[in-house]
Amino acid sequence: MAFVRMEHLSKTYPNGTVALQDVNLTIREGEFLCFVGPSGCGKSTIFKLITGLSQPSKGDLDVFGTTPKEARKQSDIAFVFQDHTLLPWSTVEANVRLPLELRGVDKKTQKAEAERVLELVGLKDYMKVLPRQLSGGMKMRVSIARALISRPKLLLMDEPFGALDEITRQTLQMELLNIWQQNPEMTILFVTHNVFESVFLSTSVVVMTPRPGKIAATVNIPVPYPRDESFRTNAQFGELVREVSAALEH
Ligand SMILES: Nc1ncnc2c1ncn2[C@@H]1O[C@H](COP(=O)(O)OP(=O)(O)OP(=O)(O)O)[C@@H](O)[C@H]1O
Repeated sequence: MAFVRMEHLSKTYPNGTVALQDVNLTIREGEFLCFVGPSGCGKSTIFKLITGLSQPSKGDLDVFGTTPKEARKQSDIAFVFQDHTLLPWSTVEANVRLPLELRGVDKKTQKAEAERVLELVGLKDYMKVLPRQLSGGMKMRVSIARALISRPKLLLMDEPFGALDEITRQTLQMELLNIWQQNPEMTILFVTHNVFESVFLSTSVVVMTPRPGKIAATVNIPVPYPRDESFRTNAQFGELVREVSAALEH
């Protein structure tokens, strides 16, 4: 069954900007899809449509076989943005527990789940610390933990590592793949401007055209997981990066 299905999906904003035009895409459960494309090609608009925050102008969109609004009510969708959006006055633990607290989950479960996800991102020893005491990479790990606490079926990541230095970025890519391996049923949609990142992470790269955004190509990355650092330097990686880059140029 399609997990997310887009058919002839178009979005024109009220000011006349055509952000997406005739997008057709079927996403299956357990995929890790990366979207790459030039600035303004509609990548964030796709996320807004999937979460029901914006309505399509034309075409069909189903999420988990229902409407985006219904799917969001099931709280099976979580987000991670480039800006980690942590509450500065709350501890790491309180930030991570927030989605469960808002849902009225009991305190004992909140704590146990916070420990589980902070362990996953390697920050169990930082539960009582405030965000300002953390590095950029650590803040991003907290943000990922907060998204994972709801055990989402679908994780939407909008340029999550865009503001990090290259070494931290590569470390977090590896960590994200490890987390996904432990939750293989989770589907991840990941927006990035970085072709190398898209090839390293994904099962397929969706290449978008400049505005109005359309799908220029979908490049399958037929490399089994677990992937390790040696993948970044092998010949197949280079070929796949060239293929994605060539699709971006058209
Ligand atoms: N609410 C809005 N009203 C009018 N135009 C909008 C609105 N939101 C986005 N746009 C325009 O629609 C186009 C697509 O925007 P979107 O944010 O989806 O692109 P993007 O690919 O995510 O960009 P970036 O890579 O810079 O984050 C852009 O030209 C943008 O200016």
